[in-house]
Amino acid sequence: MAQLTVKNVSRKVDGTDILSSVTIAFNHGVTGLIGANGAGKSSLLRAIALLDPISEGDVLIDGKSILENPQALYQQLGFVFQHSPSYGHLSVNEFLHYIAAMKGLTRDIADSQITHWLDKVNMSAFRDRMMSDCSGGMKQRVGIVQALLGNPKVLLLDEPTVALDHNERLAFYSLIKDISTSTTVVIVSHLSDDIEALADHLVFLERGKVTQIGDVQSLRQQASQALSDTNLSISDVITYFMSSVGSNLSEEVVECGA
Ligand SMILES: Nc1ncnc2c1ncn2[C@@H]1O[C@H](COP(=O)(O)OP(=O)(O)OP(=O)(O)O)[C@@H](O)[C@H]1O
Repeated sequence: MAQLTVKNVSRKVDGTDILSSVTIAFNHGVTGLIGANGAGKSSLLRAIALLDPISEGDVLIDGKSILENPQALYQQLGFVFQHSPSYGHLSVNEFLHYIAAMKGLTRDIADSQITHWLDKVNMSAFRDRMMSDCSGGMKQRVGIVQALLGNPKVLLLDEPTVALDHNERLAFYSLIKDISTSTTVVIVSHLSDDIEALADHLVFLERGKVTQIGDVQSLRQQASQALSDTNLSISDVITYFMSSVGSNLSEEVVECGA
């Protein structure tokens, strides 16, 4: 299992702090990034993937800085974006081969992985369909497949289920749970169902800073004690930590899933 470490990462745009000294060690399982609109969740995922420049800090996979070897990043990291890929002039198959080539996969390996993952997301029948003719949900499933090509060590998911119908969402949960036994997964989602189904750990962000961090079970216990209610849903737990002031973090306590 890969260790993803975000170390003192800050991002400033036009003098405004979008991320402030964010330090998190993601060790295993699925971590949900939680925060209000504009808290910096997508910015953090984009910083990890080097899609946006960071002002300070470093991101390490298994102790190696990705800033020092950005090329290796593309083979180690998969990203499911909030907005599904367009590439309307390519078929699903052509688009996925294009991504596989960028990740350095040989044609044969790409072919077998594309077959495998398209089957897992119920898209085998649409392999030759033009991307422009795919529905939003189909494009999102293709977006999931492109992220999984090359069997990344780290998988970043930004609102990955918004266009999925009920059954596809359940299939997605099962797929990600399987993958998370060998892959470090970070998910941003406003849907508490996604967090309930997938997250083992939660990280709360507020105005670009980490305010709370912990495994779901202990955060639920903490909220239950504070609210004297033993039947809290994940949505209640999220509401509690998003509205409670202060932080459970000492300067250095930032391990997630240790
Ligand atoms: N390139 C940019 N230039 C200026 N401001 C930016 C840029 N990218 C992000 N921001 C700002 O940084 C803050 C965090 O944005 P971000 O999209 O990361 O939040 P988020 O937590 O993902 O929000 P949401 O839940 O609405 O998707 C916001 O105030 C946003 O306006």
